[in-house]
Amino acid sequence: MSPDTSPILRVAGVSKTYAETVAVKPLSFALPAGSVTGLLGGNGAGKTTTIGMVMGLIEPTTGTIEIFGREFLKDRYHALGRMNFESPYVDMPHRLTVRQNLTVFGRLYGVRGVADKIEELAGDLALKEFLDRPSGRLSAGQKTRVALAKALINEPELLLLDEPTASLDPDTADWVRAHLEDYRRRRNCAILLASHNMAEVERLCDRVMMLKEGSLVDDGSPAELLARYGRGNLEDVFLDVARGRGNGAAA
Ligand SMILES: Nc1ncnc2c1ncn2[C@@H]1O[C@H](COP(=O)(O)OP(=O)(O)OP(=O)(O)O)[C@@H](O)[C@H]1O
Repeated sequence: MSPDTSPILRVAGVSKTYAETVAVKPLSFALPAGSVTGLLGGNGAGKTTTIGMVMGLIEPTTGTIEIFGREFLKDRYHALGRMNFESPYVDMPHRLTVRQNLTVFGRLYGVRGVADKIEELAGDLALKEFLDRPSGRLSAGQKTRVALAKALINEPELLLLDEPTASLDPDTADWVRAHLEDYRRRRNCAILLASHNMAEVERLCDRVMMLKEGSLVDDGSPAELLARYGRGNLEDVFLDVARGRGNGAAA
């Protein structure tokens, strides 16, 4: 039997218009298993809205989203247990301890052996010292690590990450990136990652989609984008795109 090469996620003509704002213009892309795709763009480019639509939190104005081969908005339950997300904008109940919060999420996702899974994640992500502390009494960096544990609790095959290393110090951020790389390899997971951190995108992503004011203005591997714009790093490519200069598709 030939291996299944159908994409984990297929987004076709998806757009979002709020009352007066076009947040995302019709956007199409697909994520194969084991791929890491970065969403890059300045403030207000439409990254969070795109991730919100794939998560099922924001209803698209047009288009279809297919996850694991089925239309997501018509049949969410087929996909929800096999996907997860991390966003610094989603907080956990403050009075529950980290362990209690992770237990609730583990049960929501139908994880078997939740207590053991939490111990394993606490070891992997260095949460042990504050596992029994109320979640409201954590530093920003500790919260980010707990959010990552929550995102991995059901061993998702599709992982949506919105600024996964925001508020982490460079050492912890590096360590989280290594963890994500390792997880992707082990699970052959597809990852969609929105980030402002160019070094992170360059390191983790095999494909980068550049958004500007809701439009996809360029798309390629980090190496292709560097060559296209004649730049040595993605930060300079980002600035070229943001300022409408250079040799890219948007220029
Ligand atoms: N609930 C909303 N109602 C109206 N407009 C919204 C809403 N959410 C987002 N927008 C608008 O949609 C556009 C895209 O916002 P979005 O949050 O997706 O951008 P982003 O690329 O994630 O930006 P940032 O890097 O600043 O987080 C912006 O112009 C924003 O003001």
